[in-house]
Amino acid sequence: MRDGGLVGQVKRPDLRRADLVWIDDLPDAAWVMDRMLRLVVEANRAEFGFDLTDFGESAQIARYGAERQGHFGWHSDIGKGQWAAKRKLTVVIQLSDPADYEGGTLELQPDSNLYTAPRQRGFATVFPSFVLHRVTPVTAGERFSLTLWAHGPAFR
Ligand SMILES: O=C(O)CCC(=O)C(=O)O
Ligand SMILES: [Fe+2]
Repeated sequence: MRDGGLVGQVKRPDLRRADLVWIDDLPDAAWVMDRMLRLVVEANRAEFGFDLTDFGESAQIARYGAERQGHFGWHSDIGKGQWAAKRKLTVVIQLSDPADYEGGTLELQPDSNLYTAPRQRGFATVFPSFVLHRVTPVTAGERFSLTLWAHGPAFR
């Protein structure tokens, strides 16, 4: 796994501490992409109605470990990079059994309320990529997540 940087930004280890691997580098993971794509399309149809045109960005597996209080501070997924500028929806799948870690809570702030993503393994949280979100520090064990972005023409 590589140390996590940020798309289109200078690396800021204080903002994000996680190890990353891209799913395209893993053998036999095509079915995972397949299922995620179907999920995003369905969620978009039901909830968002965004203009989605492609899924060219490789999905990312992150590991947040207690040994260095793995976390990701408040951020939006939209940035200046070639891909980050076109992100429309973010999908985060919980890969870990909730019993395997403490902390590591995915929180979202789409309005004045704070939303906490359910922790159960396999749960998918889908949100507009501009929504502020964070992962609180993991204080025990380790948490794995899988993140995919759907792209389209930039918001305007
Ligand atoms: O690991 C998570 O729950 C969130 C990951 C994330 O926000 C990102 O990769 O942009
Ligand atoms: Fe994010």
